[in-house]
Amino acid sequence: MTEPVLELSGVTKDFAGVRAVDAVSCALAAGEVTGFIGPNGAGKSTMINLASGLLRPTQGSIRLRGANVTRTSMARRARLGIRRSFQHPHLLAGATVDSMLRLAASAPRSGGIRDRKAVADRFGLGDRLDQVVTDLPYGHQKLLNLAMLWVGRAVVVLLDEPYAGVGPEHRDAVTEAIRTMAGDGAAVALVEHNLEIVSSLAPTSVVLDLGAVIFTGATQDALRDERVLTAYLGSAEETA
Ligand SMILES: Nc1ncnc2c1ncn2[C@@H]1O[C@H](COP(=O)(O)OP(=O)(O)OP(=O)(O)O)[C@@H](O)[C@H]1O
Repeated sequence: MTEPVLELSGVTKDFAGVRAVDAVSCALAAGEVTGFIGPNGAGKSTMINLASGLLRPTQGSIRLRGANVTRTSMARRARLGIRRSFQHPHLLAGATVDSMLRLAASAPRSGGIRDRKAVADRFGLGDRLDQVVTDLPYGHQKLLNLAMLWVGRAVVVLLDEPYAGVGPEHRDAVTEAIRTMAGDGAAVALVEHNLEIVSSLAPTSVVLDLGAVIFTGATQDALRDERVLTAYLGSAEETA
């Protein structure tokens, strides 16, 4: 891996009696998509919440290009270029695509902003700038969510199930958007249940089970790893 941009070291998160994330260490590199996979309840969303600053870890540290951001707020991390999407897009009712992009570009960012029209064109929204966001098909709302991350020049992009709820007609555009972000140098974390999608986008993956990392390495190898198969299916032998 090239020099990591974002590094989690021994990160643990406890919620009253539940260890959602258990001593996770992993790294994201510039220009690469890293898959985060694992069965339901494995800790993937909590990991994104910790990396983005929505939650603070119980233990462990998070570094952005070597600087400790473990206790840094989500707003400050966003200014530093750590941007995230949620499973459901956070859009303002009544706003247009262009006004949402303007809003996303207006917050102070260390890396400056991209041209809104150019971003909209790259994310399949070029002819929808004046459309009210709540009138958009859900797939376009998710694409707008990604475009809003990108217009502010994200350094790290944390994507929590960007394909969830997206119909087949918009899936290729989501894939293209993710490739664009990594191709332009972002370190991308992709939480996704569809393993075919993960293996097409992410050369390496981190597999979580019950909050702990059970595999880190080539995504193709993860799909053949006995511990991973057991975590998903209960018994590796069933898949033989
Ligand atoms: N705010 C919370 N309070 C208590 N427990 C929580 C909280 N958030 C998550 N958990 C628990 O932490 C564990 C990990 O949850 P998380 O949502 O991170 O998993 P996930 O891998 O994203 O699951 P899914 O694929 O179903 O979205 C689960 O047992 C969940 O119930």
